[in-house]
Amino acid sequence: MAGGPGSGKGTQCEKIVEKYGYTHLSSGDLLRAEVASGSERGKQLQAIMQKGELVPLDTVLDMIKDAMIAKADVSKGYLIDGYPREVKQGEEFEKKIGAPALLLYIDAKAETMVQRLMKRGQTSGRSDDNEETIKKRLDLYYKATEPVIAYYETRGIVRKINSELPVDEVFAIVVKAIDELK
Ligand SMILES: Nc1nc2c(ncn2[C@@H]2O[C@H](COP(=O)(O)OP(=O)(O)OP(=O)(O)O)[C@@H](O)[C@H]2O)c(=O)[nH]1
Ligand SMILES: Nc1ccn([C@H]2C[C@H](O)[C@@H](COP(=O)(O)OP(=O)(O)O)O2)c(=O)n1
Ligand SMILES: [Mg+2]
Repeated sequence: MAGGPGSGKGTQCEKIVEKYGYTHLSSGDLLRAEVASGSERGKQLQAIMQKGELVPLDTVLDMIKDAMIAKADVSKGYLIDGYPREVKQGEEFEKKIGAPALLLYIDAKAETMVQRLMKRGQTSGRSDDNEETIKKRLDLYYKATEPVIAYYETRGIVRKINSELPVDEVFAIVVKAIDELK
């Protein structure tokens, strides 16, 4: 699943897991867990994320891979949230893990995303939910992540979902896209 910061990826993933029982892996959450552990690597990651930049590709991919392996015997399928963030991340994923079946592209206007993140920032405790970092995350999203969508569009696996709508209406469209796969 791809989409800009604050587009509603986490919100939709939670609902997908509830309905379909897939294993949800959020690359952002995995990185935040490493930061919370207080490890040396976590400290380096924290500095990068605070600046709104992308952490090195191998770091994220290794974390996703380890998390996938840990769940391999019980998983009904994987839902990966917030990855790939740049075309190179997608290419490496395919080399080391495999090709995705579907890319859900959660799309909202920049203005909407900023508004949601500023609101979330009042309670999230996320150090990157502040005006300055949000702006950088958005810029990077348009520069690095939007090309990822074009890359997968050529394979016909992209489903673009308008997330300006209320959560349940967005979810109804998500369900349709997933059920078409079956
Ligand atoms: N109105 C409306 N609000 C939403 C919707 N989806 C999410 N939100 C709100 O927008 C904020 C961001 O949603 P998240 O699901 O955390 O977004 P995300 O894409 O995971 O964001 P990052 O983790 O920053 O990439 C939350 O406070 C949600 O309550 C939606 O479909 N409609
Ligand atoms: N594949 C990834 C995922 C997240 N990151 C970093 C950079 C992101 O701003 C932070 C937080 O990721 P998360 O997906 O939770 O949030 P944003 O979409 O950036 O709002 O982690 C990364 O470098 N590479
Ligand atoms: Mg999220």
